[in-house]
Amino acid sequence: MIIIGITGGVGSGKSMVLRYLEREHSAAICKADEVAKLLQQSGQPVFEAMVEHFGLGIVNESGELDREQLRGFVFEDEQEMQFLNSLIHPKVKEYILHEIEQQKNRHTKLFVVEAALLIEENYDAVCDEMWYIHTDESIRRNRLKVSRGYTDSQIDAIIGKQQTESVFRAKCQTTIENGGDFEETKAQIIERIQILERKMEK
Ligand SMILES: CC(C)(COP(=O)(O)OP(=O)(O)OC[C@H]1O[C@@H](n2cnc3c(N)ncnc32)[C@H](O)[C@@H]1O)[C@@H](O)C(=O)NCCC(=O)NCCS
Ligand SMILES: Nc1ncnc2c1ncn2[C@@H]1O[C@H](COP(=O)(O)OP(=O)(O)OP(=O)(O)O)[C@@H](O)[C@H]1O
Repeated sequence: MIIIGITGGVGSGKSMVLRYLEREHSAAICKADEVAKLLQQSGQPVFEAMVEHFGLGIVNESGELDREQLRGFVFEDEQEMQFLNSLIHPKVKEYILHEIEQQKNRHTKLFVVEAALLIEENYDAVCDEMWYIHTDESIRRNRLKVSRGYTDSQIDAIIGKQQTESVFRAKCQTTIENGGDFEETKAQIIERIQILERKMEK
C-alpha cells in the first residue's frame, strides 16, 4: 500500500485533491479534521475534557460542541491551542494508525491522509511521501472568503497557527501547485502517481 500525506495551509485545496484521489484513483482517504470532529462529539472523553477546561460556554443548545465558541478561545491564544492540540492530536493519530492497519489488511493500494498539521504531528514517519498543496495566500484568501465567508482576521489567526511556506516545502517531497484551474492540478497529480506506481512495482 502506498501512503500519501496531503498537507498545506488553510484553503490551499487539500480537500479538493483528496476528493479527486478518492474518485479517480480509488484511494482510501482519511481527513484528520473529520476524525477530530468524531472525537469531539458529546459523550466522547475528549468532549468531556474540553468542557471541563473551557467551560459550558463551548456547548451549544443541542448539547454538542459549539465550534465557533471554541475557535474564539484557541486561535487567538497559543497556550489554549496547545492544550486543545495535546488533547486531540494523539487520539487522532491513534485512530489513523488503526485505520492504516485495517486498510493494509484489505489490500488497499493507495491510502491518503490529509491535514494542515501533518508536519507538526510527524506523519512523515507514517507516510511514504508527503505532498504540499501550494496556493498563493492571496488566492486562498479570496477562495475562503467566497466559499466559507471567512474574514481577513479569521484567516490571519489560522495562518498564524500554521507552518510557513518554506517549512512546508522543506518537509514535503512533492509540491502540487493549485493556484490555477483544477485541471492543471490534476495533471500534476497524475504524473506523480504514475512515478510512485512505477517505484512501487520495482
Ligand atoms: C477550533 C475548532 C473547534 C474550530 O472549528 P471550525 O469548524 O470553526 O473550523 P475547522 O475545524 O474547519 O478549522 C478551520 C481551519 O483551521 C485550521 N486548523 C484547525 N485546527 C487547527 C490547529 N489545531 N492548528 C492549526 N490550524 C488548525 C485548518 O486549516 C482548518 O481547516 C477546530 O478547528 C478544532 O477543534 N481544532 C482542533 C482540532 C484539530 O487540530 N483539527 C485539525 C486537524 S487534526
Ligand atoms: N484549483 C481550484 N480552483 C478553484 N477553486 C478551488 C481550487 N482548489 C480549491 N478550490 C476551492 O477553494 C476552497 C478551499 O479548498 P479546500 O476546502 O479544498 O481547501 P483545504 O486546504 O482543504 O482547506 P482547510 O485547510 O480549511 O481544510 C474550496 O471552496 C474549493 O472549492
